[in-house]
Amino acid sequence: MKIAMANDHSAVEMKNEIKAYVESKGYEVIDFGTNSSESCDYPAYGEKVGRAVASGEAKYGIAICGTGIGIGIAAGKVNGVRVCTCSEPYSARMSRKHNDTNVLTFGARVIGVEMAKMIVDEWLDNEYEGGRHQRRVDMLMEIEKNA
Ligand SMILES: O=C(CO)[C@H](O)[C@H](O)COP(=O)(O)O
Repeated sequence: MKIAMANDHSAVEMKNEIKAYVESKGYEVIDFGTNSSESCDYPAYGEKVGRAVASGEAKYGIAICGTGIGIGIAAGKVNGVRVCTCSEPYSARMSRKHNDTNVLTFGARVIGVEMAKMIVDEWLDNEYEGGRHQRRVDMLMEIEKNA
């Protein structure tokens, strides 16, 4: 299964650690950069991840900036993307089970690598439950259609 990853300048080291971790779990990572610590603009990187997921090039996306917020807003602007920005594992887990999120973001200036790995584990290792949640996810996607 393919996972799209991207980050801004604040998160190169974190991206490399998490990329290696995700690969060690058996996923193939499509790395959209940046791989430079030179200042860059997170919307471009969030958009790359969002488009890769929406097009089916990747099943899921993981995007990292300083807070995880800006890059998450950017990814979520792409139709079909449901983003969770997490600083702890419980929300990551529930976002898969209830919200069928397909892009995870977090902040390299907010959490450490070990917490990020725990978040990634909960997010990747849990399945969407469907059932009553499908009606709500459908409602989310209707908002997008009418935006
Ligand atoms: O967290 C972010 C967006 O939500 C960015 O990583 C942050 O705004 C970049 O800041 P700076 O240019 O000062 O390094």
